[in-house]
Amino acid sequence: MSRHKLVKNLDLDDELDDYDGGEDYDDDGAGAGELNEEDQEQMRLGTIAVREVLPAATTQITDKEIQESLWHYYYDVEKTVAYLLSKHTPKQKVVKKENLKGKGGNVLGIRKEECSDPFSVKDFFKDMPWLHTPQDRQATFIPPLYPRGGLLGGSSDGAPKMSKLAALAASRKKKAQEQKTGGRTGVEAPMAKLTLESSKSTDQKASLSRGFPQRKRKDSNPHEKTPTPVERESSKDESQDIPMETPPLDQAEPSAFANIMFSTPSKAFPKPDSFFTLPYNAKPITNTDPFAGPSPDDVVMAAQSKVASGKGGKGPPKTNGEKRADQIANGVEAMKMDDTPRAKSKNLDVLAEFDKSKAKNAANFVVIGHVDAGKSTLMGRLLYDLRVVDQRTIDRYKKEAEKMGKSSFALAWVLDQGSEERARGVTIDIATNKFETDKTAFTILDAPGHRDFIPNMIAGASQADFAVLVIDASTGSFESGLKGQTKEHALLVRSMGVARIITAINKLDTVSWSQDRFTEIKTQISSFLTTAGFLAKNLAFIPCSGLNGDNITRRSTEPAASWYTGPTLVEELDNSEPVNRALTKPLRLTISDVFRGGIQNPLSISGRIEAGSLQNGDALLIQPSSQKCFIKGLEIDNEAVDWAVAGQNVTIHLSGIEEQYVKVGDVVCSPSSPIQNVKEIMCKVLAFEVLVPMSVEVIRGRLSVPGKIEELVGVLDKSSGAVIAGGKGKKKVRVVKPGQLVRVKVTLERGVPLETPGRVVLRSGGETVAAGLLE
Ligand SMILES: Nc1nc2c(ncn2[C@@H]2O[C@H](COP(=O)(O)OP(=O)(O)OP(=O)(O)O)[C@@H](O)[C@H]2O)c(=O)[nH]1
Repeated sequence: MSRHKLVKNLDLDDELDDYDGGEDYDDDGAGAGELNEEDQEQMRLGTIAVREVLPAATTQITDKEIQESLWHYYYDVEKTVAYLLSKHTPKQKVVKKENLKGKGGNVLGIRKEECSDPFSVKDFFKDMPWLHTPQDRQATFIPPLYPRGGLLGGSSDGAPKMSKLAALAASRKKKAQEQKTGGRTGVEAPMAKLTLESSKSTDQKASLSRGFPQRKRKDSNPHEKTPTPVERESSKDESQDIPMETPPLDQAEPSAFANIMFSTPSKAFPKPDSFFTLPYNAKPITNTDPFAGPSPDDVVMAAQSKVASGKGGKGPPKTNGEKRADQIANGVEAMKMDDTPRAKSKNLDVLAEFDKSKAKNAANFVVIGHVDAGKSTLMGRLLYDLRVVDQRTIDRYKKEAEKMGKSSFALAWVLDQGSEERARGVTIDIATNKFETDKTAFTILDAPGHRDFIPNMIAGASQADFAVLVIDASTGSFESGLKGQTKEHALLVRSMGVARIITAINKLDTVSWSQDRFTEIKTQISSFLTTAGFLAKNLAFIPCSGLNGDNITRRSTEPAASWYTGPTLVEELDNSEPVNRALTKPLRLTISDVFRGGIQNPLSISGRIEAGSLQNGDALLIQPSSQKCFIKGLEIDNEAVDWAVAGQNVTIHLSGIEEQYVKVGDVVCSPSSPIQNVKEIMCKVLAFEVLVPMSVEVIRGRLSVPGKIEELVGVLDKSSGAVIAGGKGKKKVRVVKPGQLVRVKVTLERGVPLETPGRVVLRSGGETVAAGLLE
């Protein structure tokens, strides 16, 4: 196989095994040691062809060098010769064009012995007509008599040609001005007359002379000294030499607009307020410098930044304008925090209350699997059989689904509520539903199976205690699902910390409840899951049919299914061990929804408390905006409560914060133990795809931020976690194979709230490339 075919049929795994970050051919003859027969033959013929073309004077070129060049240029004789000539030819010779193409000559058609520099642009274009204009026909450049210019693109250094009349007028005007201003010329004098505030500093005057008003920008250096009123006073004398006189007759008065813009008190020109008052302005316009203080934008920005930082560090002495901004900022802050009534805190001992409540074990599970495996139907059936959804609703869904020609989706509609989801027959976003058994209050997180919606699936998985993996047992579907999202989902949930997985081998009605099919699927899936890091004791397999309700809440009555005597899906769910709650850890809740515009509660959020507890009246901090707010009210399952603890899904009504500071994916914490915003993370991830330093999207629950894998710090042993490649003082890891465990350094485009032991997923180009733990 030729080298080119080799590239096409590259076996990535083998290549990666051999990869050492260096060159891909060895020292003795351009990889000759690795050449197959075809390549060897090409190399032999190429060497002969090159030798034929090379002139006799180039005997110093060795076969090895020729072969290296041939290898480099993929056996292109022309390029090889061109390269060798350029390398070995003395520079002073004349170049002559000759078509050597076809004979394996230089691509430029230049013969070796005459070539001074085969790639010299000068030589190459030497015989071109435009460089060979005879001396007698060559033009002489005569510069224009007057500088070009004028309205259409005149340069700043030359004035446009004036008519005689204009020149006369200009010279008269100049004379008159020189008399009045004691010799000032150009634009300075008229501008000086417009600058009636004579107390400007020299710099300010310079600025005004260019026609730009002085305005303090918000992003200017805060330590830059702003002229204080005292300084302005002291600079007054300096500018007193500017005459404040009636403008000469040939000069226009400054307009009212100019007066306002440049605050130009003119003796001859009345103050604007003396002749008009703007209807919307109760106070007439005064003639102070409109740019002396901060602009309204600056005031608002200053107020916001002050509120955002929540502190007023000591800086350079403040100008009056800045003090005014501060006052407004204080006002804004006071308004922000005080305008909404706060719920009174009952100062409860929440953990004691939780113990007293003897609340049922609460568990969230995510339903995963390839698209159309029957996830929504299965969960719809479960909710229907447990009477969480009533018969009327199901009948309505049936009718509506029939109208759309999708009658088989009626049960799936219990979860797929969106109109697009129903029209397309696919789940798009996580659907949350609840049901209870005697022991446990469950929350179902029905994840989309379609690969386009993996980020939503990740968001669901990040809140789950365990997973239900649904597999379509029908002929061909299991196999295609395995290549599709079945494995990807399973790997994702494992890397997100889910340790227990119940596999529902679904649609067994389509294969006549074949026990062999069940066993075949069970064997394959359990071997895959154990390699993915699930312990065998945390795996369970249920043969079922979501559509017919077999082995979901009741045992199957199908005679063909009598071989199965194990638990139903709900029984298996109930077997789950109570999940340990991080009750005593600092409060952490990732916002999964934001609700705006309620009359009583204009801003509410919901999410699962990952750690800690909270109660009405508590102060909260939202990251990354670093905004403080208060809990105005709490709800669990649409019922008002006084407190909530880790593991519970809660709705929080907020006060004292504007909605722009609260977004899905933000983290709610306590101001006393805040989560930090970080711009760089180190994480231990399992590679799903080939990893190199590359751009990635970092996802944690609903939080998503662009970033870059800066460094593949080291490859780790999967069982011991020991570094097996890379690391300090060792050769850098440049590429990581799928399936390898690797420590990576990732930089983020902006600061986001991430901390250990959080779990992250890295995606690139719509694919999940890695997932793992923050370190
Ligand atoms: N025969 C049979 N068909 C089923 C069964 N469960 C689901 N289906 C059908 O499979 C199709 C897909 O079902 P869904 O529940 O929408 O599948 P899904 O996995 O939720 O799909 P996504 O959420 O879009 O990934 C529908 O037509 C269902 O009626 C089953 O047990 N037996």
